[in-house]
Amino acid sequence: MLNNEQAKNKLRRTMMFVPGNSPKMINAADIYGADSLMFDVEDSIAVTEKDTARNLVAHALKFMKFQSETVVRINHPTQTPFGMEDLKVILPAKPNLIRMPKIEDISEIELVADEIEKAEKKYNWPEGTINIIGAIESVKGLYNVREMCKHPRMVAIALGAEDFIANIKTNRTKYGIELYYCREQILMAARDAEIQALDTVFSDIKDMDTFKDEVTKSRDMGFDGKSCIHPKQVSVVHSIYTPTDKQIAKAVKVLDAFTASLTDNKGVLNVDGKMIDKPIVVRAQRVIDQAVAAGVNIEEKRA
Ligand SMILES: CC(=O)SCCNC(=O)CCNC(=O)[C@H](O)C(C)(C)COP(=O)(O)OP(=O)(O)OC[C@H]1O[C@@H](n2cnc3c(N)ncnc32)[C@H](O)[C@@H]1OP(=O)(O)O
Ligand SMILES: O=C([O-])CC(=O)C(=O)O
Ligand SMILES: [Mg+2]
Repeated sequence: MLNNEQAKNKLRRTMMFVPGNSPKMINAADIYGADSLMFDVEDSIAVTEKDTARNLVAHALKFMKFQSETVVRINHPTQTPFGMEDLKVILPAKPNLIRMPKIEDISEIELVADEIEKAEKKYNWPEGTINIIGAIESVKGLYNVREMCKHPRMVAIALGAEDFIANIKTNRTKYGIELYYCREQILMAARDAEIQALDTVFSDIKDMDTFKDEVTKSRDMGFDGKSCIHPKQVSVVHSIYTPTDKQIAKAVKVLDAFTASLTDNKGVLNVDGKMIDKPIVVRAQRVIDQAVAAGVNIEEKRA
């Protein structure tokens, strides 16, 4: 179990959606190695299947052991008649995170956080056992994103692009211009609140080239990971999010030079003809942190 601070820093390169009414997909989901599994009882589930899905997901959480972090995407707690019932059934099964779709106002987060707090008290779980990841899927949500990210239960914020694009009355393009402002705003709000930012799903599972391009762009923008809908997307995201040997070797060199310079009280260094100062050192450390989190043995790369 992670406390809230650890939960904000957990590796979340991939969060794979798993439809909550599919015993077959739920059973197999853990073998694909996603950092987080997101069992969905929201938009992939028909209204007539909501009861079945939430009970199936709760049962799986109680009786199966998952290596991946467990997340449940509930229905909206006030805009639908299902969200509060989802919490009633899902919280006792102790997922790591509740994914709140279509968040628009801090009061929605407070409502769900209160239910989580009640469950933690009822079952004598430590505070911070269950945390929240919200998804921005409308302009109203985007305009309130900064405040919502700062709620203490929030450990990550995601973009839900399909709904967002419907809300701004346009279409999804390969080059992503329609999402540029929204992605930037979400990312800045996440960084300001010191929580993680996850990019949205890419729905065309056949078009792996555009998928790779989109993942590379969102990584370069600064996102911490990507929501996925299919197992074959998971390994692609992991490899794009794992620093290359060359990047690791460079980061090690920078950090070693920096450590050596501390004894000389030097602020600025020269490594291979390039100026190295504090921000470069911070970025080198992030490369190493990402590599270590992804399971890379840094000592082997140094040798
Ligand atoms: C806009 C939004 O809200 S997006 C979020 C909601 N959407 C979802 O949750 C959809 C999640 N994804 C899926 O349901 C599926 O991937 C689909 C329906 C898109 C495609 O499914 P399939 O046609 O079965 O794909 P495919 O045949 O390539 O699957 C290969 C294997 O991976 C499994 N698989 C596919 N997707 C998933 C998944 N998301 N989770 C677990 N297993 C999966 C299949 O069961 C199949 O297993 P098998 O080889 O043992 O039979
Ligand atoms: O959160 C996601 O990436 C999927 C989703 O609901 C959307 O795009 O509307
Ligand atoms: Mg959506």
